[in-house]
Amino acid sequence: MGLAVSLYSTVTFEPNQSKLTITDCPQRYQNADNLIYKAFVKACQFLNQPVPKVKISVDNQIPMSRGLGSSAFCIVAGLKGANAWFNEPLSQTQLLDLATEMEGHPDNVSPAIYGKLGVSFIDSDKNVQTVHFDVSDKLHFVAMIPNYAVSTEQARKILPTEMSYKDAIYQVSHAVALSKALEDGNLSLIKSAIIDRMHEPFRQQLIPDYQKAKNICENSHGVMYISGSGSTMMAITDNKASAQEIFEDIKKDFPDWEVLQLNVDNVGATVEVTQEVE
Ligand SMILES: Nc1ncnc2c1ncn2[C@@H]1O[C@H](COP(=O)(O)OP(=O)(O)OP(=O)(O)O)[C@@H](O)[C@H]1O
Ligand SMILES: N[C@@H](CCO)C(=O)O
Repeated sequence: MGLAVSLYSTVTFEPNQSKLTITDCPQRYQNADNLIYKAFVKACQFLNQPVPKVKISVDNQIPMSRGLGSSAFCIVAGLKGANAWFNEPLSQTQLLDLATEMEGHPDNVSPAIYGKLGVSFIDSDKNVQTVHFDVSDKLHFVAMIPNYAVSTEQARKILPTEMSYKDAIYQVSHAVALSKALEDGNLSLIKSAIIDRMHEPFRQQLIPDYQKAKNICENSHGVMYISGSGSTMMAITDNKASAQEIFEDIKKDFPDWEVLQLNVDNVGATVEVTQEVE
């Protein structure tokens, strides 16, 4: 499951004199290994088109390795950039397939492409299946982004390799009920359905401030979950005043954290063409 929230980065693709120029991102990503460029190249190759000389500028608002899908953003941006360059030959489904192949799973790339709450899986024919839920606009989200990263690799390693039948039943029923609770904006159902046995009990060890942040959210009648593989924790409330209270309390106790009040995005990544490529 993945939820698209209103946190946006913008990538600009322009014709260039030399093979590749990348600006406005850390020096170590200003080369052909940049994930946005790799996705751009992947789409060109899929379309049997020569890779154009391109200048890529990044206005990045999505912090890296914080569980907010920064790698999914890069992949979707690169694929959609190339698709726009060649006048949109790829369907959303083809974009999803290519993005899933690059990210390794559809959880984050589906909401990045389609917006909303996406529930996705890879079926027995290796096709990506994804369905979407409209999330109630009664719900408010507060992203609490620690000033430390959690590597996805480490967050995967800390998980057990097996789960009991009892926990699997618990988890499946809770996940399905959670989708409906988010659609209905039913906070009391969200509170019980979101209690997870699959990753939070293990991954919270990697986030030293997990319990303190959770207490702050619960004191203001909110509920909290670990976003992606962490370190970001996301609060959900059903009123603006609670969201504001959580925002202020987290800011007070963790002045070095980035705290953002967000909504659900219902649209996914968008493209604006400002210059036709000849
Ligand atoms: N602005 C960027 N420019 C270039 N590469 C980036 C950028 N943002 C993210 N990346 C790439 O994505 C990687 C981070 O992916 P990772 O899966 O560790 O974190 P995440 O996607 O933020 O977290 P999660 O998958 O839990 O939501 C970076 O190591 C880098 O390769
Ligand atoms: N769903 C993934 C997100 C990280 O990409 C995980 O929790 O491992």
